Amino acid sequence: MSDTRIAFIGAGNMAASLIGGLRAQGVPATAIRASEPNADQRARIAAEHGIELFADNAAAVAGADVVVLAVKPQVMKAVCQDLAAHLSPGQLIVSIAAGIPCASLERWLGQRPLVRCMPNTPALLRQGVSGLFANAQVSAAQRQQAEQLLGAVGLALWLDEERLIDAVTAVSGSGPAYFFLFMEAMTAAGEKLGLPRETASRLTLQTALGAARMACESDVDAAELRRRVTSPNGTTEAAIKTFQAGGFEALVQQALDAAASRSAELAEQLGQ
Ligand SMILES: NC(=O)C1=CN([C@@H]2O[C@H](COP(=O)(O)OP(=O)(O)OC[C@H]3O[C@@H](n4cnc5c(N)ncnc54)[C@H](OP(=O)(O)O)[C@@H]3O)[C@@H](O)[C@H]2O)C=CC1
Ligand SMILES: O=C(O)[C@@H]1CCC=N1
Repeated sequence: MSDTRIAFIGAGNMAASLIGGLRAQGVPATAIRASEPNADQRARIAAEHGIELFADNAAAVAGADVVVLAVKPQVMKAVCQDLAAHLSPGQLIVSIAAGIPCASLERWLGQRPLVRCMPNTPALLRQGVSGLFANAQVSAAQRQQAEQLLGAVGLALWLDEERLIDAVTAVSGSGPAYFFLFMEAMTAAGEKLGLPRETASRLTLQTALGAARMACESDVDAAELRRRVTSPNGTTEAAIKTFQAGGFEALVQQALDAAASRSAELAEQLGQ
């Protein structure tokens, strides 16, 4: 990975997480560059990660092996159409945009090796997870390059069907926000029960970390771990019954359906 030259187009939240994760994994600053229209953001990313930033997308991609498209879906068409003439045939294009299908990217950029993927922000701590889909132009070596790029910042899982990216977006792309929302709600509830805010927050965050680690590291599944906390007629049972009476599982399904539908809708709205 350290000799692969990577150019990010757009240096916002998700690109910063990926760049931070790559740097933490030992990828040299000289192997990463990025373009970004906002001068303050350019200065911030340069100071944080030591990489070179450009105001001009064409300057950023010159000489790169992998070009990561990390702009909002709403500007992707214009960015691609401007960039197409500045790309070389051997470059691997990796798009992280929600909703934008390979067919649209191919229309805007021309036929090229293209990986569409959906990472998530814990990439910053090298604890991310991504779903990846490759078009037919991607060589075995480029597949490996993409896997190394996303694998450097977490788990990288290949998908056989592009349509599954909508589901990945709903589960893990947006997923960190669901857990943050739950943490916010638990902290607020703890405070209402009389705990100082700082104590409620620390109890919540350490519990989230401990539970996530147990779920990842244990040889039994989450349902069994939950049963082990839930004493018959005890306090956990009282809470879980309250969640379920409020339709918790159905609500989670509805929320993820909404995220997946929004991903498909973005393709309809912005993919032409
Ligand atoms: N945030 C997340 O958790 C995840 C995001 N994604 C995807 O990543 C992409 C980026 O999202 P996110 O990082 O959240 O968004 P941000 O808005 O934080 O980042 C996008 C960056 O692109 C810059 N930009 C705007 N126009 C251009 C241009 N013409 N050329 C180059 N850069 C430009 C923006 O600058 P300015 O602010 O000045 O407009 C901004 O800094 C999206 O497509 C999103 O779907 C995927 C997975 C997770
Ligand atoms: O909310 C979004 O649209 C992006 C994609 C996944 C996470 N953030």
